[in-house]
Amino acid sequence: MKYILTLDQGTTSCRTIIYNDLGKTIATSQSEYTQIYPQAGWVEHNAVEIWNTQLQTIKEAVSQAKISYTDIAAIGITNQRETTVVWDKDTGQPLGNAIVWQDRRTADICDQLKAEKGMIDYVRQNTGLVIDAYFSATKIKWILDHYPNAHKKAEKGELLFGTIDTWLIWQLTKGKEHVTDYSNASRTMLYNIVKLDWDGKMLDALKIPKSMLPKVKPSAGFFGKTDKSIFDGVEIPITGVAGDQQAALFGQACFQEGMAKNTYGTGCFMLMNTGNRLFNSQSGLISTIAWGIDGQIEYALEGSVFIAGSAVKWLRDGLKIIEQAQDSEYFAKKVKSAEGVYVVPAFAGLGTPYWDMYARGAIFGLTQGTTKNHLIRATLDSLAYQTKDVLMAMQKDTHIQLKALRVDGGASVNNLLMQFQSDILGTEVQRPMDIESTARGAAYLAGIGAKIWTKEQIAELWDMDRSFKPKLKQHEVDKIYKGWQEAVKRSMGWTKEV
Ligand SMILES: Nc1ncnc2c1ncn2[C@@H]1O[C@H](COP(=O)(O)OP(=O)(O)O)[C@@H](O)[C@H]1O
Ligand SMILES: O=P(O)(O)OC[C@H](O)CO
Repeated sequence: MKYILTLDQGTTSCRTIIYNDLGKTIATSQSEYTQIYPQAGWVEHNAVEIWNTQLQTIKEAVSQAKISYTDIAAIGITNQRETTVVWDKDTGQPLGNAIVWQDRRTADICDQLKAEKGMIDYVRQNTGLVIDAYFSATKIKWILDHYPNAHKKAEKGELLFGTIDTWLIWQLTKGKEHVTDYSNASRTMLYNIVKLDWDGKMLDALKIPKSMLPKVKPSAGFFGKTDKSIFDGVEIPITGVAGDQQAALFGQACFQEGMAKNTYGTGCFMLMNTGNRLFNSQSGLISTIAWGIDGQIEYALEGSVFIAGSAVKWLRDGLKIIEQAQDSEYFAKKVKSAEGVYVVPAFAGLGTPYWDMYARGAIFGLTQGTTKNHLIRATLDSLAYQTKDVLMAMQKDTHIQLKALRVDGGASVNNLLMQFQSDILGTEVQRPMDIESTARGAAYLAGIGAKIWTKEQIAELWDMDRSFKPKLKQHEVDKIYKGWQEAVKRSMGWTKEV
């Protein structure tokens, strides 16, 4: 039997999952790592800690699976996207902490870019994105602007940039490979998703030398092999790489145009496969490369919600009104509804469809009768409302009426949330047996890259756990959703005004 080892490097934890060649999960290991918040709106990770934590989960998973490194046919990597690491090519040392996708420190660089004539349209048409601090480009600029001699060193080819996939491959190959895949490259705001090359105009605008950037490869194929010193002398090929949301789309077998998935993790990310069509969204969605396989690129339309499961984490760690994330369902069930309370978790601004870097979190509709249960319920509701905002934008752009939404990610186990999601969307919500679609997608890509599976075989492996059908009446949905829209409006622009 052949095994595929998958690294899922998420925003809050590192995971390693091992699959056999029938697609069955054999072992899972997960470990959280440090979230660094140096000041309001800043979010950092220590890239060295990420690598060490990831490596520890690999070793744990292999020992749990009772296999040896020689049994592993291929490695797949999937990762939190956009998070930016810049390191010294010779020493391998990062210049400083990685700047995480949620970090808002480059809002002013974005404003300057937006002010350049024609730039907003240029960015949308060529990178598929909107100008926002979310993406890697302005984070790289910030690093080059703030570390001593960084611009000079970068121009001399002494510095390298990578998203986390690139950083992990660099570590696994002991500095032999500086590579990424199409899906990750398309999140940098530096990659031209039409011409399939780094975009000279964007690099010039931000003064980023091309020599810092990794080589871009198809998502399934050979990325390099692990250095002998890491896994007891065994060299394992890395044959699949994709950003976590694109990997989840793949893991959910959304292979046909118009199929969509929504992942409820730290954030919420809905992606719709648009095949070879590249949408120029007028509704605040972004276009991105879903994957590139066998010389063929497929695109996706994406709605990115920055805070979803992490709002539940805030109930646990910030407010301390629940002990574990799953308690949220227990307390939320104690009330019929949020009874007019709305939590807008704009802790890191708002993404799709609002793109407001200055919005901040707010709670509306409090009365003397409001209890912690209402707050918890309203927080869960906010995941569903944000998803509706995204789906409405998607339907406006594509005129595609979804038959069903496939869901996955940590918070998708919450049945109350999934039922409310279906109610508020008026659409069936389908949860697969395995909600780890992200890791599964990376395993599938690695399996294709290692010629273990075909896409057709993968589509047959998708298996449903539970389907949620809408129960709430339309007029009730309209009423409560109107309240949400009003609440969002009032939380926008907050840090600009106050
Ligand atoms: N039962 C639950 N109800 C609501 N949220 C949950 C539940 N279980 C986990 N979560 C949330 O899901 C997130 C973890 O999901 P995961 O897919 O592991 O995220 P990521 O890959 O972004 O690290 C956490 O933010 C957590 O608060
Ligand atoms: O770490 P996750 O799973 O919340 O995903 C983060 C996204 O990739 C950010 O774009």
